Amino acid sequence: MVDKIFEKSIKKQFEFDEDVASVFDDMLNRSIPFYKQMQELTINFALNYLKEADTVYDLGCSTASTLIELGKQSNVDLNLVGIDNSSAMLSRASKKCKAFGIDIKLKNEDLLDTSYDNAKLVISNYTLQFIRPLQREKLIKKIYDSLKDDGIFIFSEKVISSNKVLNKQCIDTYYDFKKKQGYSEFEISQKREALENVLIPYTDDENKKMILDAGFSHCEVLFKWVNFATFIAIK
Ligand SMILES: C[S@@+](CC[C@H](N)C(=O)[O-])C[C@H]1O[C@@H](n2cnc3c(N)ncnc32)[C@H](O)[C@@H]1O
Ligand SMILES: O=C(O)C(=O)C[C@]1(C(=O)O)C=C[C@@H](O)C=C1
Repeated sequence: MVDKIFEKSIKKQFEFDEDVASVFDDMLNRSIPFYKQMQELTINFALNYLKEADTVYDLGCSTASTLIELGKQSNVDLNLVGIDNSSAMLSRASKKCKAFGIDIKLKNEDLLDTSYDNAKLVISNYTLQFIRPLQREKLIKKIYDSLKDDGIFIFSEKVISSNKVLNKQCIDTYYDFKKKQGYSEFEISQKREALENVLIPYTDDENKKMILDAGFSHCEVLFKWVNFATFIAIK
């Protein structure tokens, strides 16, 4: 279904409710530049590290499109676990898993409360940005602890620049991208307001620092388009 959520006047903050879930795949494809390519990279790099029976978590799995694609492309059997606290997203995820015949354990839990362990790989694309900063640092530590000694963490985030002029240019470039995807100025400004204080982006350096502070030995950017970046971290 086509994302028309912000065509009408919206008074509430952005949330992953039934309305958003019903158009979510279209929303992501039109709101995150190179979303499909970023997902492909996530999977390609994931496959470099995965062996038979490894456990993979997708934190904030939404409709499970990344885990389904990973399951389709893997030549070995994996223990795939998707965690999200939106029932609306998970009910779609569950239907998609059945339709594609991919076995994924879907857990309706808050990332901050649930525990994960023995993970070879943790993926979290465009989800950490929705976790409050203090909690975010704790969550990264928890992810670090949940990974095996040679574990990998791949995550993507909307990012900001610490240079104010460049930051404004990045935001303007992003809004031009959204207009080309068919969103009106009204929709763009409504969504910006709804996301205020809900989506809290860090700079590339802040993301890397948070990762290294948690104990990871290495972190770098795998892919970046203006204000959207994919990182890989090695335990
Ligand atoms: C932008 S979406 C993620 C997109 C998805 N990773 C993908 O690539 O298709 C963010 C997801 O994180 C989930 N989420 C946000 N905060 C959460 C929390 N505290 N616990 C569990 N899930 C959370 C939302 O319900 C939403 O489905
Ligand atoms: O539309 C925007 O302004 C966005 O920031 C895109 C974004 C994201 O980066 O997560 C915001 C909310 C939705 O989850 C989908 C995409």
